[in-house]
Amino acid sequence: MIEVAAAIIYNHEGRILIARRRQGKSQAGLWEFPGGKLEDGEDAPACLRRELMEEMGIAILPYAAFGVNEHNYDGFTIRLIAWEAEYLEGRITLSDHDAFRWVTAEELDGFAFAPADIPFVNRLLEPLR
Ligand SMILES: Nc1nc2c([nH]c(=O)n2[C@H]2C[C@H](O)[C@@H](COP(=O)(O)OP(=O)(O)OP(=O)(O)O)O2)c(=O)[nH]1
Repeated sequence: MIEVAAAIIYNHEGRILIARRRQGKSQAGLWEFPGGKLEDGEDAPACLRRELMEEMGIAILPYAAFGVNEHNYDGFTIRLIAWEAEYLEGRITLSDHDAFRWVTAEELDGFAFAPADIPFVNRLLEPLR
């Protein structure tokens, strides 16, 4: 089982950061909540602070566990651990992604997400339905 942390990051306007996985990565072309694989001894918040600095050059503050979803991809299973986080500072520069957007919760509906993220997207959309 691969443990992956994903951050639902809110900016000061309440918009959420989503990013599209670039060609050459697994799930290429699909949108996700940025994050990555947990390293030894790391918890999800520590992993997310590290990954967001490495992958995008921004500082975030994870503040609340959002949920866990286990998803079986072809040949392997990931345990995706989502946390809500606050955007603190930094200008986004992409390395693992080829696009990013700050979207309202309503707008999440219009993006093709990695399958493991879909339960989280649905939970974010639920209060709006
Ligand atoms: N970071 C992140 N990864 C996700 C999400 N949803 C989802 O299915 N994944 C998958 C894609 C990858 O298989 C794995 C995370 O890998 P990663 O982002 O650390 O990328 P990596 O370079 O280490 O791995 P890879 O692309 O070579 O597989 O979890 C998500 O919301 N955020």
